[in-house]
Amino acid sequence: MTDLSLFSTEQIAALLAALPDPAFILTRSGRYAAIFGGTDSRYYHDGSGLVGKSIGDVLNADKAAWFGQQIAAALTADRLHVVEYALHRNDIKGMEDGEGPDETIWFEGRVQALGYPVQGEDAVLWVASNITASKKLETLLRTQSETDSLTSLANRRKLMAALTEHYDLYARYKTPTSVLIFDIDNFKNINDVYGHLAGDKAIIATAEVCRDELRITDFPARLGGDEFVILMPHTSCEHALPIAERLRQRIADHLRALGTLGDGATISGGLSEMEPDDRSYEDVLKRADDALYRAKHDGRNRIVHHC
Ligand SMILES: Nc1nc2c(ncn2[C@@H]2O[C@H](COP(=O)(O)OP(=O)(O)OP(=O)(O)O)[C@@H](O)[C@H]2O)c(=O)[nH]1
Repeated sequence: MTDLSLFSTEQIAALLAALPDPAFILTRSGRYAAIFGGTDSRYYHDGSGLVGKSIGDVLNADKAAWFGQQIAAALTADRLHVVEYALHRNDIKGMEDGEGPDETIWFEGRVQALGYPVQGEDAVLWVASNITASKKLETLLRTQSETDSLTSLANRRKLMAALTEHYDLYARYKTPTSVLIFDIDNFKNINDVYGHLAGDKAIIATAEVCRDELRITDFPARLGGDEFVILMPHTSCEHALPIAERLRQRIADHLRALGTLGDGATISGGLSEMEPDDRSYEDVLKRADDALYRAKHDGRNRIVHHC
């Protein structure tokens, strides 16, 4: 333990004032009893004007209520209470009309109950650290890890997560959910004859048609290579079939219109829907894949369904 008698009161006050992150003393009722530090001007404005105000004077009702809950939680926790939160100018009273930064600022709050009353109330020490940069990086990395770089569609990893989620919804609510798997016919040949770049363009064009043609609730993903999967929530196989057929025609039209693939190219697809006996999404994916195999076997440029 540091021997505080080594420092004068003025030195301790100066030391607290020099803390890079702001440290708020907040009472149970949400009053800013004191503020120390916050000298890192890259991240913080001078907060001294807050002293004596209440959270409800500064923040809009929802956000103020959330802060009140966190103070209460820290006071009962009996240990450090750590929270992450975002502040946007819409959260701050009087800043709604274009004032303040556009971007959301993220903070980590480390909230510790004080063992003594402040101005007659229980109180906490709330240290706020600006974590916006790491939050942005985290979001970017997550997006990259879930996105196919060539088409910007969801990648296999994201698709599997979506299939798991929708299988769970199906298992609970029995909402019809269809899965289409398709690939471009003779794609290897396209690469060999027209070049890898033309092949890439065909994959990108196929993804664009998926984005344009499907409902916002449908979930197109690139499984890998020239293979795509469309997850169609709230859609029975019967209703998914005309959608799949339309997609097949539009993709063929688009690939022909590219003009870089000779006569263009077609797709083959297999369609199925989740069934009561399925044990996981893998069962419906397997049926759709088997149907795709039959579509190839039967001559390509068609959708085969297992409805
Ligand atoms: N241009 C390009 N080609 C790729 C990419 N990923 C995989 N491929 C190629 O896509 C081809 C996939 O061929 P397959 O799906 O096995 O077979 P196919 O020729 O389409 O034949 P069918 O599916 O039976 O009609 C392979 O030659 C891969 O090398 C990519 O990102 N870009």
